[in-house]
Parts: sequence; C-alpha cells; structure tokens
Amino acid sequence: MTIDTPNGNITPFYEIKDTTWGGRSCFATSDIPKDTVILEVNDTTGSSIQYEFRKEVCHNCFKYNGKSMKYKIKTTDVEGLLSENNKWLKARMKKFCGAGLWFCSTGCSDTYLRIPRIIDLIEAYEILLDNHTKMLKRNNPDDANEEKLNSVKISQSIIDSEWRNIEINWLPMIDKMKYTKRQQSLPITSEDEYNCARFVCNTLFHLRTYTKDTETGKSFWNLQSNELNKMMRFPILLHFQQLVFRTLYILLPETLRIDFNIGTFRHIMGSEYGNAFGIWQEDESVDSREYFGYWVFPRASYFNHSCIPNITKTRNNKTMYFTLNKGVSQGDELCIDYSGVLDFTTVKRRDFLKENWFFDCQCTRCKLEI
Ligand SMILES: C[S@@+](CC[C@H](N)C(=O)[O-])C[C@H]1O[C@@H](n2cnc3c(N)ncnc32)[C@H](O)[C@@H]1O
Repeated sequence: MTIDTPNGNITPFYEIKDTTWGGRSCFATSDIPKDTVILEVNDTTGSSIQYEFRKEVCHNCFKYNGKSMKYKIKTTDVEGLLSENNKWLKARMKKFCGAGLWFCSTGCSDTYLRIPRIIDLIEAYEILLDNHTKMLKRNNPDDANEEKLNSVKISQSIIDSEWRNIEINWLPMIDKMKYTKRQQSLPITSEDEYNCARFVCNTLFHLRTYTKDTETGKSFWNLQSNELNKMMRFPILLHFQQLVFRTLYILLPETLRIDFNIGTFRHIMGSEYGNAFGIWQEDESVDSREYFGYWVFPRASYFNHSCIPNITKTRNNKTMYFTLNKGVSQGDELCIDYSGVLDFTTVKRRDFLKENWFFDCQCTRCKLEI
C-alpha cells in the first residue's frame, strides 16, 4: 500500500505531535496493517556523495558497480542550457570539466539535465571544482593543526560570537574588494570542505523549488538543529564550517547567492547533523553495504528512533520508503532505527546513540532493559 492523498504530500497515516521525551514524533492516526508504506519521499532538499565515491556512484540514480561511471556532462550538453545569468560558465565553456558529475548511462545524464534550471547548480559545481583543483596544489595548514583545532572550547556563545565576527568584520571587508583581490582571499580547503560546499550548493538549489510555502520547505525550516551538540563533540567543525562559508561567499554565482547568508548556512549545516539519512548501497546486507553519502528529506525527519522500530527504511534509486514492519494501533508511536546497532548490548547501544546522535534513548525497549 502506498500513500495516495489529494495533494500527494501529506500522509494520512500519522500526525506529528510534541512529546515529553524526545521533541516531536509521529503517531498513527488509525490501526494500520503490516507492510503499509506510510511515507514515500523523493523531495530531497540536499544530497552529497562521498568524495571517494564521486566517480563510482551515479549522480542521478546512485547506482554503483565498483567501477568509474562512464558518462560525464559534455560542453555540448550544457551550451543549450546557458542563460544570461550564467556569466562565469559562459566565459569558461571551452574549459568545462563536467562539474564533478558522473552518470551510469546517457539516460541518467539526460534526466539530470532536464531538471529545471539545473544549469545554475552545474555552474556552481564547476566553479567549486575549478577552485578545488587549484587547492590540491597547495599545502593545507589544517593538516598539522587538527589536534589544536579540536581542543577549542565550544559553547553556544562562542559559536555565536565567531559568526558575529565573520558578519561584522569579514563580510564588509570582502564586499569592498575587487574580483581578483577576493579570489586571493579564498581560504585553503581540502576534499572535505569541497564536498561540504557542494552539499550546501545542492541545498540552496533545491530550496529555490521548496520555498517556505511548500510542505517540504516548511518542514526544512522546522528541522531541529544539532549545531551545538555536534560542535561540542567535534570542535574543529566550527573552523571547518567557516572555511566552507567563506569559500562559498566568494565563489557562489549570482543565481545561488540570492538566499545565501550566515543564518541559512548555519541552518543547512546544523539540521544536516542529526536529520540526514545515509545513502547506502542497495541489495547488500547491512554489514557489507557501502556508505555512499547522505541526503536530507525534511518530511521524513520527524520519525524518532526506537531500538525496536516499527518502520523499516528502504531506498530505490532516488526514493526512500518507510514501511511498517508490524501492524500498529491508533496512537502508537511510529519509529525508525537511526543506529544500525540494534544487536549491541543495552549499554553499548545507548552509548552509541548518545555519542553519535546526542540523546539518551527513551524508547520502550531501553526503558524496559534499564
Ligand atoms: C530526526 S530528529 C526526530 C524529530 C525530532 N524529535 C524533532 O522534534 O525534530 C532526531 C532527534 O529527535 C530526538 N529523538 C529521536 N529519537 C529519540 C529517542 N528514542 N529518545 C529521545 N530522543 C529522541 C533527539 O533529540 C534527536 O536528535
């Protein structure tokens, strides 16, 4: 059974309500039989393929066969899509490198190229690729400083004040600079920052479609942010985020920079920590499947975790399905498994959730076992 509602975007199977134990959660609105697909989503607001899989995973359907994908976007594919606004790309067409996108078939690259205004994202990706190629030739000072950057003390006021510093001092300084001087102010970045910058571009691009008056856009802006928890655990992330922000502020083309500001950037990053789903290899067991990257589906981000989940997540190409693995009664909480460690002992499992997801699990199994 799949969802079939008049507007296709609100499931009739559950309602989202506040709880006293774990923020908002989803509750069945009626008795629902096993095997019902209670949510089906393909409206990602942002996705990212891991750097090491960038050539081996199709950027359209996420197919993987252990080898480099055969198809890249060609200059001739892009020429017809260019508009007045793609000034950078127009000037650089002869040197076009494929924007770091690989596909399993011409069908997949054609489908990708048919996404409305995809040229704006291709342009941003190509700019980042060009910058990354230059960065590869430079020594990254952070490699030696990692330990120091990870020992910084983090609190909400420290995070806020670091961003205020960027806003008050760095932005006005950059705004005054001419193009060439701005380029010289680009920070040195590595593969991780390059990949993260691509994820932010991807999100900015999708948020043009999923505006605040759409169900997906509304859900995106309502996502819980895990900025503080994540940075307290990995202090280096504050420095990392600022490198990505500064890179994007200097490089983003006009078409994607309209809604780009510190607030949006922090929400994109903060909500990714704790809400993103893994893009896992299909048709492989949990123990041997590859992790290709992650993506955000705001409408699917209201499921809490349970160590005896009643929902199973699956992926088919670009769609995720949330299917009941047992029958539920009206009012039951509907939960997924975040962790993949349900076989661990109670203590280990709870420690894992605390370490990686920053919460003390309040599910019925944990309550029973402790
Ligand atoms: C993907 S969100 C789920 C929706 C979230 N409750 C909300 O209001 O946005 C994940 C967050 O929900 C909370 N959460 C999820 N499962 C939980 C559980 N079993 N026990 C306690 N808190 C939980 C944690 O704060 C976690 O960071």
